Amino acid sequence: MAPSAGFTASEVSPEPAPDSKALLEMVQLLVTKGITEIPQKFIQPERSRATVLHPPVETCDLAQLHIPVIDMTGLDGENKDQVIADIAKACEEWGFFQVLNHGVPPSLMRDMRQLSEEFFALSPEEKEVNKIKPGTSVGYGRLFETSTTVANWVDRITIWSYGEQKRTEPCMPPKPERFSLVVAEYSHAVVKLCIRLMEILSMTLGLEPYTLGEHINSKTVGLRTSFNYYPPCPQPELVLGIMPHADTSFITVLQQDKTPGLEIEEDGQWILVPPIPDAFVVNIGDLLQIVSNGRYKSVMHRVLVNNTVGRFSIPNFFMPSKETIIQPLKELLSESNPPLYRSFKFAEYIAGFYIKPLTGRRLIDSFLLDPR
Ligand SMILES: O=C(O)CCC(=O)C(=O)O
Ligand SMILES: [Fe+2]
Repeated sequence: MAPSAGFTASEVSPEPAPDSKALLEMVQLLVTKGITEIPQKFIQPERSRATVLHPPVETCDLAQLHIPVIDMTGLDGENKDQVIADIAKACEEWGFFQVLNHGVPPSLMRDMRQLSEEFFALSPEEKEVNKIKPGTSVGYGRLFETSTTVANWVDRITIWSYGEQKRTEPCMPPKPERFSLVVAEYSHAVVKLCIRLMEILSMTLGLEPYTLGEHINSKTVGLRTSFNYYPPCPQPELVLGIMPHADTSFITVLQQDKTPGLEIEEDGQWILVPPIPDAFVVNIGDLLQIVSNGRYKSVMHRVLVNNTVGRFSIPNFFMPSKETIIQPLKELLSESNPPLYRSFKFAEYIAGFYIKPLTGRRLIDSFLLDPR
């Protein structure tokens, strides 16, 4: 199992930062060389491969959707209670839902998508200006991988787009020139959405709207934004874009493009999260699973690729500061619902990746009070 993808990789990469040889193996470069057979290190063992690949462009039939779609305008109308109940159900049963009319302007989302394309169209030298530096948690390069894991078919740049770490280690690429301006506008809008979702999620738990925001201290939160690019793959059935993982965030707000690829695990089955224009995919991260004392699930997900169309996605990981204490909300605990997880500083969670990065066990389970 791969480490989870929120803070994770760059913040806590258990291996030294990638060297120039690793950068030569960026997927995009392999594809440009016109390879027809993929290098061994990308080949998944048979048991991990997908049995069904999605056609590169899927028309999304809303009636067929499994994962709930929430129109957030409903939160301002007379159906508010029903919408809140729908979100609660989505968090309990799926750990994933999609939101429409979420307040982030579609034109800004399109600008970010365009920015990704422009970044990945730069020459290797221009992209490498921002390669991950030893001891830092952000930049361009291969993440989530050690010499013993199978490599993911994805290229990625991760930045701090909001909060204290944006000021101390922003890692904004100098090109495209408008990068930091667009990211600043987008991250403000996404953080605003996350803070609103905190209020809504507090209500779905039967609590006062400010409860979750207070617990993770909204004033010190940060946002990590990744730009993922999954180039077309000559042998898509042998690889994964990203291996199964759960996110270390509080919540993740993901912008995917029109090419399907994201799947979530439900009762041992992999279920597609179909692309919906202008929607965000919201998923519960490990930290909210802990804070909700296991009521809301941080669900495993993975990404498939195809052989004709590149896929871009932009996950935004909503994070507390390293000093924030994470623990099950006391308001939710009772004799019949005792705490499942111990209390810890978020910094300790991150450090877990350095100690036993790839034991095959989920990091979240090591914070159980009664480990199974
Ligand atoms: O590309 C996607 O749709 C999902 C990416 C993801 O799960 C991650 O970066 O953590
Ligand atoms: Fe993820």
